[in-house]
Amino acid sequence: MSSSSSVLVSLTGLRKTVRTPRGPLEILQGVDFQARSGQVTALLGPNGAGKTTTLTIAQGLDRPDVGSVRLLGEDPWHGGPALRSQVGVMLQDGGLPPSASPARLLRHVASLYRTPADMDALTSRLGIDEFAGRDIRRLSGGQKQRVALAAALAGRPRIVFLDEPSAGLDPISRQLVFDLILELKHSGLAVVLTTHLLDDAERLADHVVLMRNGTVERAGTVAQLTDRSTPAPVHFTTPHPLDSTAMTAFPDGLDLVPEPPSGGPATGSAPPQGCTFRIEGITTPDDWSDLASWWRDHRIMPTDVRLLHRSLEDVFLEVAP
Ligand SMILES: Nc1ncnc2c1ncn2[C@@H]1O[C@H](COP(=O)(O)OP(=O)(O)OP(=O)(O)O)[C@@H](O)[C@H]1O
Repeated sequence: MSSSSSVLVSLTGLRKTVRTPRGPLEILQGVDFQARSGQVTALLGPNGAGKTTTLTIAQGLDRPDVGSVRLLGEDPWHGGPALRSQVGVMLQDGGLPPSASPARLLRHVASLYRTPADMDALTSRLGIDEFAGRDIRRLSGGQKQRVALAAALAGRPRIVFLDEPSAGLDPISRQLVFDLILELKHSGLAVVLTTHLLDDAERLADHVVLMRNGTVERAGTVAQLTDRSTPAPVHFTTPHPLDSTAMTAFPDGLDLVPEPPSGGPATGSAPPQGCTFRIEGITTPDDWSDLASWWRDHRIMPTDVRLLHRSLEDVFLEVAP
């Protein structure tokens, strides 16, 4: 965290109840949430957790029944143009007019601001130029996403709210959007995003807020949430089975456990071909040195070595119902 970062969004004790045909439903049950300048804050949680409601209140489009809402130090419900012009919003469905072209729409949005962003640079950066003259209704989902992102940035906001910014993007467009988000953060913006893609949160977020059933279940950095500060088990793969001499000479104090051939490491990626082993008990540099000596002494050349930290997905699945 940059020492100069400051809290630009602060929600405290938010409660919200809505009427449903089955009676009142408390959809926020005491949510605390902060987003700071120069950071990406990711709001995660299963469907219906209350993420959109929280962001809608943070943006001043709705009010909590109870709780305090501060956006750039003001209550956004009463905020005027001076506050709104400092806040960029990209909605989940884009909210774009279907019969306008991206070029016309973005020119119009930029004209609403006294000192708009350099829209030519932004559209070229996001690869919008190639479809800038086409009607928005004819654009693909990923193309609309990029137009919506450009529109959210047109007023050079200090805070930008992005609801699922990488939804529907192909890998190249996703990288363009990620690079831009990181650049925005480095230039001091507070970026607040929701995503269902935990990989996105792992790659982008400085701070993660994990919601469920209208409450914040966990909050912290990705490293904090996944216990990165504690030693993790090690997996390694060899092209050939280990001989019994090597197995019996395995360093004292460490446990070597063969993994079943079909069982890949719990990282979500495909397991490498070969024989895979799990080692428990590596907690010091000396343990690593013993392991490396054992590899050397028995002419074992691993083709894959991994530290098996918990992923954000593991944490999400613990929290999700
Ligand atoms: N006006 C409303 N009337 C009734 N129920 C509502 C209303 N607004 C929200 N809800 C319910 O409140 C819960 C939280 O909704 P919200 O859209 O904030 O969740 P979310 O975490 O953004 O979900 P998703 O990941 O699916 O977008 C959901 O169960 C939703 O159906």
